Amino acid sequence: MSGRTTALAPPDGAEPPVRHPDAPAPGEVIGSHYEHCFGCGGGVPHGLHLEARAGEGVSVTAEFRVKEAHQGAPGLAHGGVLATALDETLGSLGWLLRVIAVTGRLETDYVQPVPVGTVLHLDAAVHAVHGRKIYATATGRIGGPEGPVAVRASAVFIEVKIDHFIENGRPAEIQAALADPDQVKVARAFEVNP
Ligand SMILES: CCCCCCCCCCCCCCCC(=O)SCCNC(=O)CCNC(=O)[C@H](O)C(C)(C)COP(=O)(O)OP(=O)(O)OC[C@H]1O[C@@H](n2cnc3c(N)ncnc32)[C@H](O)[C@@H]1OP(=O)(O)O
Repeated sequence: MSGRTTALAPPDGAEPPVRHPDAPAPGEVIGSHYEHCFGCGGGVPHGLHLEARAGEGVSVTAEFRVKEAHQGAPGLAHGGVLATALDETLGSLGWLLRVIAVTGRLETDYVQPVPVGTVLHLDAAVHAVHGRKIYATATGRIGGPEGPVAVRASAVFIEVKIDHFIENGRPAEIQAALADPDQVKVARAFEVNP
């Protein structure tokens, strides 16, 4: 038994993902999608500051150094923080498809405890797309990119339009984001079919 729910398995008729022609080249750093994002933003002191790089096909790699502020048990990373690292890495796959997508479902397996000070080596890939649904998995390893698996996740992301944020976000932050040319540039880069 795999332990996966059917909702995480691509349905019949799902297609392989297609890397967008304007996707960042393999090895290229994928910038933060929002300065104040807890996962990737540079403006969040206790954030994860996760920096993802484009991989081959529709895949990415990323690194996250676990800090004191990320503890759950003494000296160990909080499981929710590790889920965030997986979620953020999965979220950056949107840059390769050039779509804006949000997490619909995220299932996380915790395989080994992750001590403070550890660098978590993450990789993620999209396996299938069905309509607005994007099926992807991610893995976090310790001791190096080929080290033992500490955490892994399966996810379904759902494609949304920019209106998703404009209609649901707190007005103060939305207005500030819309007034920031760099933020608008990021949003436009994703929205290929506005
Ligand atoms: C100005 C500002 C610019 C900003 C520019 C920044 C852009 C870059 C931002 C990137 C950010 C990334 C950051 C990290 C990733 C997060 O952490 S994202 C944050 C966490 N996620 C959320 O907040 C999402 C909350 N949920 C929702 O808003 C809604 O439930 C959703 C996911 C949009 C779906 O609602 P909906 O659009 O009404 O979808 P709906 O029509 O019901 O369903 C569509 C399909 O999806 C399936 N589906 C829906 N929900 C689920 C689910 N939970 N599980 C499985 N399948 C589902 C449905 O079954 C349906 O399938 P089909 O019938 O087509 O086969």
